[in-house]
Amino acid sequence: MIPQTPTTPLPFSAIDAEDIAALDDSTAPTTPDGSSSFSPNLRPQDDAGYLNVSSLSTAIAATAPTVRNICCIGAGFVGGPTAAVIALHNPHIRVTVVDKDENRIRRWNSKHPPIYEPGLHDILRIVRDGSGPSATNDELTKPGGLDGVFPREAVSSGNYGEGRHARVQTKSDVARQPNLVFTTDLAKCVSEADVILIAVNTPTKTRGNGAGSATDMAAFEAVTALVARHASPGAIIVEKSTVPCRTAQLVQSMLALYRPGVQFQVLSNPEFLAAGTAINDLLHADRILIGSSNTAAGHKAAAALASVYASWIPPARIITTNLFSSELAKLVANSMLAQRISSINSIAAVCDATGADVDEVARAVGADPRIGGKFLKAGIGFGGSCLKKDVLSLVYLAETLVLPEVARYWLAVVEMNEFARSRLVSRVLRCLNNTLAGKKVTVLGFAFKKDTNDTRESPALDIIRALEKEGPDTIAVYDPVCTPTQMAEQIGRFAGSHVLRANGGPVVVHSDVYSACQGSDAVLITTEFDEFKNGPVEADGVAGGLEANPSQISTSDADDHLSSLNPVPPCDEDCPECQAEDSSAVTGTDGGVGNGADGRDKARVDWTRIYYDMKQPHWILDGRGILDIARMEKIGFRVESIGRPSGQLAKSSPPGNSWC
Ligand SMILES: NC(=O)c1ccc[n+]([C@@H]2O[C@H](COP(=O)([O-])OP(=O)(O)OC[C@H]3O[C@@H](n4cnc5c(N)ncnc54)[C@H](O)[C@@H]3O)[C@@H](O)[C@H]2O)c1
Ligand SMILES: O=c1ccn([C@@H]2O[C@H](COP(=O)(O)OP(=O)(O)O[C@H]3O[C@H](CO)[C@@H](O)[C@H](O)[C@H]3O)[C@@H](O)[C@H]2O)c(=O)[nH]1
Repeated sequence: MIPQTPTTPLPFSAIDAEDIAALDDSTAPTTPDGSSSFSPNLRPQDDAGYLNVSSLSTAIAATAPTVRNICCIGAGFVGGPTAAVIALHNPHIRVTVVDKDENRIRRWNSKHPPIYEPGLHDILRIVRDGSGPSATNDELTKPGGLDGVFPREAVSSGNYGEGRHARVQTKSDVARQPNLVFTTDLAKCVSEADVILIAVNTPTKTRGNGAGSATDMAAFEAVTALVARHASPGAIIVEKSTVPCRTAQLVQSMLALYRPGVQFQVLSNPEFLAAGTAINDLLHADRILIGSSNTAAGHKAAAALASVYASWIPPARIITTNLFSSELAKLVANSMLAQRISSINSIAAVCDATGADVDEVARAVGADPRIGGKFLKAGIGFGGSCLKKDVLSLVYLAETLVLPEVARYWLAVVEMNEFARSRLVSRVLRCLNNTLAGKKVTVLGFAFKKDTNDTRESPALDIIRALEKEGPDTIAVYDPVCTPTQMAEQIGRFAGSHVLRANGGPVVVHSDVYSACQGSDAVLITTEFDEFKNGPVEADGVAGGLEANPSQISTSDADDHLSSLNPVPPCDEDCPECQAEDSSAVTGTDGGVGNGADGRDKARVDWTRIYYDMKQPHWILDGRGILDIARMEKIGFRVESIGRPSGQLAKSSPPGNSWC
């Protein structure tokens, strides 16, 4: 896929030094020698006058009291969890999350939050609903209770120390007031805020100039205009969304247009959380990146924002840079993560053709500390709303800067990812004699990665689409977190509603893994959920290089455990989520409402049971490399796994006869 060559440059790329000089210097970038020019190089934080750790601490001490009210625009995967954790650690700050989507806001205000993240439910309960004074802290500090991080005393005071190392078991006599609010009233929320976080979606453009690679700034621009209209003078406006390098200039220009003469500060504070580990990533962030203008006012604004994070993040982990370095660093971070995955997937293809084992290669290569072992798990490639779009944004940036070699280099990362996805379907066809007619294929895993219900750019969707074209009798889909309703809606939207069984198509979504696999000719693993593994339990999340999820926060019976919390607001009688829970008849499903609860049962599937209910010769295609192949073969399965040579087809084919 080659993105369209832009006919006009990025809005922010053609601005020359004169334009920059004309800008309010609160957003003009400054090079180390102090001259203004386009210089998106990430510099050491204490170089060129940026805040070093000790001056940051001093600045924080001087400015911290000023932040009393934060408005976060965008109640999505980033806005909701980020606001919840900020509120948790800053009980003195009122945090309001605003979104134009009334349905999302209604759900955030109910017992059915619109996103699933381990640990989110309990934090939400504390900050949104508040707690009474009387309960002991035992349940909060027991292993599995809110990650063992929060003593009751801390929950009341907001003083959590430095994460998991600061634990005191106490009994509290102080009530915790709610300080997180969800609303659709943007004007009010913005006008009352000292700090405004913009966390709206910035997807890839789908049409017009730059379609397929440029960032679609429509939502960000619309929100910026509203912020410019309603923000109080002196407010700090923060780019939380991932945006193209030099977006801060756009923000500043809009502020100048709508509110001439009024002083605002613009900061870049990109988010690095990953889906499925969002709460852990926020609680134990390895870095907080804050880009500001290199002026006294810019530094003061950066220190004010840093003070919010310093409630739980050690100052040494707060990195300050210029605005454009911060914006660019986010794109580069995601591009380099994607690059690692594509690199190892290219090697998986070589392994298939040679008989080498990609996990062994990854382990050997990753043992070099200069390379490291993370993000080297081969499989069907990266999904999700971020990696692909951010690589493409970098590609577009390079094109607009007339750097075609750079653009081609990064584009290859996305092309390799598409190759990785397509290989699994080719392998299914090889196993099933190149025809799916009259057959049932089961897809295990619909989310783009484990422990999330986020399905954006999910490899499973592409695979379902490709399988459907082969005319199978049935494509059964199961996910431990996504509900059947959600899966049917997504599949209908992206593959066409005709593919659903209710409309005569082959796709049936299941809430039960065993019914999904019953009578199947081939079972495909498309998401790396621990539930699907069969190796030693202690290896979950570590074997093969995928990151462990240390935020395995068991929240079963959370309301009982967190017994002093105020009650959850009751749902309206016509609450659609309550109705869905009560109903077992969901169009296009086998019934049930899925598994999306925070306290889900993470028991592993019983592969022996699946074996006896499947059709011979019991094909399993492991697209995520999570199965212990020898154990599966002992049960009797025939296993194929990308880049791992123990599969049946490999045994019967000479090296060099690659799968696809
Ligand atoms: N999802 C992640 O894991 C992740 C991680 C780091 C950074 N990011 C970046 O953060 C940003 C947000 O991502 P997300 O996944 O939370 O997106 P999302 O789609 O889940 O949420 C965005 C929200 O913004 C709202 N919105 C859009 N226009 C609005 C308007 N005019 N007024 C009010 N609300 C509006 C939408 O209704 C939606 O609820 C993106 O730039 C993304 O690249 C995402
Ligand atoms: O070794 C690996 C690691 C991941 N994946 C896949 O890659 C995708 C992305 O995984 P991950 O990066 O963990 O999740 P995201 O939520 O997309 O998080 C990325 O994108 C976010 C949004 O910008 C950033 O904030 C995070 O730092 C960055 O990791 C998923 O489909 C994974 O299954 C692999 O195939 N192999």
